[in-house]
Amino acid sequence: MTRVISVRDLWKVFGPKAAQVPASTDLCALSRRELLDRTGCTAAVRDISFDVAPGEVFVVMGLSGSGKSTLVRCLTRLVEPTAGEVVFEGEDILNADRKRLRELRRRKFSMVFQHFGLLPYRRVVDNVAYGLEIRGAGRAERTRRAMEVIELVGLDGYENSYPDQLSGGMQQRVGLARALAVDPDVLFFDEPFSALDPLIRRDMQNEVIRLHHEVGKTMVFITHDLSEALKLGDRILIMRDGMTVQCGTGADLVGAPADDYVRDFVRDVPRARVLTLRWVMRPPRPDEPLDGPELGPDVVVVDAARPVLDAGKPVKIVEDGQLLGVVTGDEIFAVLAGA
Ligand SMILES: Nc1ncnc2c1ncn2[C@@H]1O[C@H](COP(=O)(O)OP(=O)(O)OP(=O)(O)O)[C@@H](O)[C@H]1O
Repeated sequence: MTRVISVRDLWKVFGPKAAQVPASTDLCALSRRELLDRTGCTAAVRDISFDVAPGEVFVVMGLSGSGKSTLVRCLTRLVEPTAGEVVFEGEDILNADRKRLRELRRRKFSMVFQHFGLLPYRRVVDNVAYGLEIRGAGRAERTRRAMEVIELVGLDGYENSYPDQLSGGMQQRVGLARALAVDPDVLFFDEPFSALDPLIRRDMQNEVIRLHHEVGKTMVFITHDLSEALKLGDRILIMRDGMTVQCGTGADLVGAPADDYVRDFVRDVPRARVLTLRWVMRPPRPDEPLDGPELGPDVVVVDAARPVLDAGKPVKIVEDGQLLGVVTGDEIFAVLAGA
């Protein structure tokens, strides 16, 4: 798999003599609570590994305190990792010196935070152009590019407003535009929409999906909200107590939860909207006709319901010319009925 980001055995420990924790098998074996009691250290990120593919939306999900922000901040070294490896486009960024790190942050990474971090005394256009200004772009070039992304996020007409004249959702659009203006390789989002009203939040989620289709950027997105994770994420990493509980697609999490913690998380998910035919197909029976229509294994069950029910015979699930299994109305109904 090609990767934009590769994380290996990453640790972040806060506290005295933090470095001794990942190095000691005894200390590694302790729970977070025991470790805190014995050493005064908090292991916010414990031995995490994953890869992010180009153009992927990779979501990090977990309850408050599970280590999401710390993990994602380690990726850009806003938080200094205690041990492990973070490789960005082939470069181990834990070895980057200050100058290189500054360059990476200016040119390759952008962050969108929950608290928009806008400069109150600057107009929208100047907030959006801020990253370009830091890079040394001339005024005409910055304004041209800022106007381009202001239009992209649907804020045209507001370029001369000040942040406090805008609603929360609009301010977050400015945050998005500012992040996009520098044309980064990766966009990091740290719970960007959790302070917004539910309806505005839904708009903003759709906005991210639309922007992702338009600009195709790699995105790493933190949330504690499963429905947001399922809506946006190509893959989701679920954290608990600093560790990975499971990492996979929404269908993986719903179809085969790794443990009771994940099972509990996904309990109320509308399965038919998340599960794909890969999860519901079965081997054909010897007497079944195999001249029915074909569907791919990654079609979501709700989208497959109509064609499968209309077919009146088993639908073949085919990938790369190979028959993987069949699906009939029975399998579809079982999922729709919440089985
Ligand atoms: N600078 C720090 N010093 C000491 N402990 C810290 C520091 N930053 C975070 N922690 C601890 O690390 C753990 C993980 O925190 P983190 O903020 O990464 O979790 P989170 O999942 O992002 O939570 P939230 O959703 O509430 O932001 C928590 O126990 C937190 O108290």
